[in-house]
Amino acid sequence: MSDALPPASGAGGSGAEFPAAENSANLRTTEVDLGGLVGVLATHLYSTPLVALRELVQNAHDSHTRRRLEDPEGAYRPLIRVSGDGAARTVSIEDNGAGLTEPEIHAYLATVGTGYTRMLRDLTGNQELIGAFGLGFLSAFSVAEEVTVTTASHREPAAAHTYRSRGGEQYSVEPAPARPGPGTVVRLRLKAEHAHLADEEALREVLARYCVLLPIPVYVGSDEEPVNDVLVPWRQDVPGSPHLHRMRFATAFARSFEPLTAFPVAPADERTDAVGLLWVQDGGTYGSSDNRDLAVYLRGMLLADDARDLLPSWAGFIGGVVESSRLTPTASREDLQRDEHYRALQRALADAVVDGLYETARLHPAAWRRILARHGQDLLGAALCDDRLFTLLADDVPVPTSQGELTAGALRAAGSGAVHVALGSGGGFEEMLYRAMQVPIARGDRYAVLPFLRRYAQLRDCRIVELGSESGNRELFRAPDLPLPAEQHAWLAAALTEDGEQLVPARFDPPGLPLVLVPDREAELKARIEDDRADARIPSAALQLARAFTARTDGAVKARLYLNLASPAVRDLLAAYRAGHTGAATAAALLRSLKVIMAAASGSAGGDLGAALSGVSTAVAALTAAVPADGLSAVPDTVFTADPHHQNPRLHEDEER
Ligand SMILES: Nc1ncnc2c1ncn2[C@@H]1O[C@H](COP(=O)(O)OP(=O)(O)OP(=O)(O)O)[C@@H](O)[C@H]1O
Repeated sequence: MSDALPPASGAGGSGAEFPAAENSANLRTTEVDLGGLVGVLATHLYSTPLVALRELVQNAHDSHTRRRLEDPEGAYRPLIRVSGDGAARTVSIEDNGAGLTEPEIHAYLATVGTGYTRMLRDLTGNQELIGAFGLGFLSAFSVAEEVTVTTASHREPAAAHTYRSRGGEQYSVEPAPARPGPGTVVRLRLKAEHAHLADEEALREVLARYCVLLPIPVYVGSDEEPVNDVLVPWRQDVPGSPHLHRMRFATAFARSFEPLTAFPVAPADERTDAVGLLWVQDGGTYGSSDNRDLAVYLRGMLLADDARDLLPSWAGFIGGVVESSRLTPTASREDLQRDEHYRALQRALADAVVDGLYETARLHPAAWRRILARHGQDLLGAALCDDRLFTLLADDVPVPTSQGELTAGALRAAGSGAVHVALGSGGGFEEMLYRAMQVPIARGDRYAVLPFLRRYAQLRDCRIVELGSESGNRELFRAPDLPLPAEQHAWLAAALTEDGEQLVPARFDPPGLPLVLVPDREAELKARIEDDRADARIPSAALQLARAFTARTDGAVKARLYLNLASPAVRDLLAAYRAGHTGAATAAALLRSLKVIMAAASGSAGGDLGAALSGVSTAVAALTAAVPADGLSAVPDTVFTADPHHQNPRLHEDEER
C-alpha cells in the first residue's frame, strides 16, 4: 500500500480541493465599500498632490490622441491649457480633444477601474495613449473639495454636459451651455491645504518638467508660449553639434548640479527601446556619495522623477532622463514594475554610462579632465565594478597620495617601478621615510584606493608595496650585510630604546636617516580590541572574533626601532663606541631624542617628547662644554660634520683671535 495521501474528492481525482466556483450554489459577490475605496484610492495611492495635475494633463493628452484616431480627417490645433486662480482657489485643465458624451461620462469618467483609453489602445494598438487603469481621475479628489468636468464630445459638439462631484463617491451630470467646440474643462476647487497649486508660477515649473516630452503643447494661464517648447535632442535631428544640443537640454533639465558633459542613451540592441540622455554632474562626489538622479518618462509623461535604482550603484555622479514604452508603471504611476524590461534597461544604462565616458575621454578632453578632478574618488570605485571602465580609467584617474593627486602611472614612475600604498591612516613613519626619499605614497585608507592599486599592479605587472603590512616593511628594511656583534647590539638597545621597543639593525633608504620607530600594528590592534571600552564600540560577535585573532599576538613588542647601519651617523656612533670615545653616550642620547621627536612628528607615540627635547639641550650642552678655551683637541671627531658652518661659533671666535 502506498503512503501517499488519497486524492482529494472531485471528478477523476484531479486534485481540485474546492468545487469549481462557478458551480457553487453558495457563490456570493464581494461587497465593495465604495466610499472607503474611493477615499483610499484618491488620497493614499499617490505620494504627492502634484500627481493629480499630472493625471489630468495626461487625460487631456489621451483625449487628443483619441480625437485624432477617431477623426483622422478633422483638422484642428490640439492644445492643453492649465490655469490657476489663487483668489478663487481653483485650477482648470482644459483641452480641445475628443470630449465625452453623457453615456461616456457615466461609463468611463464615473466608473472606477474602467476607462475608454485602455480599450482604445487594445483596439488600435496605438502606443501614444497613456491611461491604463481607469483610476487616474480619482486623484483629483486628493487635492480638490469639488471637481466639475464640463465636456462636449467631438461626435456631438453641441451637447455639453457638466459632471460634478465632492469626494468622488456620488456625482451628478447636467446639461451645460454649449462650448465653442469639442473638448473638456476639468475644474478643481482646491482644498485649503492645497491652495498653493493655484499659483501659476508653480504650475509652470511643475508642468515644464512633467510635460517636457509631451508632443502636444501645454500652456499655463494666458501664456502664448507653451511650457514644453523644448528641442528634445534624441528625437529631433537638429542642425549643429549634437553635443551642444544635448548640453543645452541637460542644463535646462538638471535640478541639482550643472552637467559637465552629456551623452546619449541609444538602444544598441534588442534589449530595450529606451532612449534619452545621461550627463555627468558637476557636484563633487567623494567615496560612496550617491547623487544619482534619473527621470523616467513613459509615452511622453513623467513617471518616476527619482528612478536612481535604474542607474548602476557605482555611478553616483550621473544624472539623466530616459523614455521607454516597454516599462510597466505601478497603479499609482509613480514607480515601475521590476520586470524583465526594467532589468534590461538597467543593463543598457550601465553600458550607456561606460560608452559615454569613453566618448568624453576621446572627444571632449577638457570635460574629461574636469570629470577626473571632480569625481576621481567615485571613479576609482567605479573602475573596480566594470572591466571596461577600469581599462579606460587605469591610467587617467587620480589617486590621492602623500604628494597630492597622481595617476597610478606617475606613482609607479616616482616609485622606481613600484606603486607604494600606505595601509595606515595617519601617514605615519612610512610617509616620513618616503618623503625623505621623495617617493609618493598612495593613501590606502581612502575609498577604493587599495583595491584599485592592487588591480592596477596585477594587470600592469608592476610591484605594489603595501606599507604597514609585514611584507611592505620587509621591502623597506633590508637585513644588514653583517650581523651586529651582540655586545654592540646590547649597548645600542640600552641607549636607544624604551620599554616595549625592540632594536632591529637594518639597512634602508635614505642613508641620511639613522633610525625610525615603527609601531607594531597588530599590537596596536590588540590594545584597542582588549580595551574594556571596545565592548561598547564593537558588536560582540565581531569582538569575539577579533580577540581570538589578537590572542595570538603577545603584544610585548609595541614598536620596532629600525637602526640604519647604512647611515654615516650610526657608523660613526658605533666606531666611537668601539674606540671607547667619551662622546659616544652623548651622541646616542641625541639619536634617542631624534627618535622620539620623529615618532611624535609622524603621529605615533615613541617616548616622552618633553624629555626628548630637553635631551637635545643636554647633549648640546655636554658637547659644547667639552670644548676647551684654547682649541679643538678635546672635541670628539663625531661632533663635526663636513660643513664648517655647522661648527661651534665659539671655535670661529677662537680662530679669529
Ligand atoms: N479630459 C478628458 N477628455 C476625454 N475623456 C476623458 C478625460 N478625462 C478622463 N476621460 C475619460 O475617463 C476615463 C477614466 O479616466 P482615468 O484618468 O480615471 O483613467 P485612465 O486615464 O483611463 O487610466 P489611468 O488610471 O491609467 O490614468 C478615461 O479612460 C477617458 O475615457
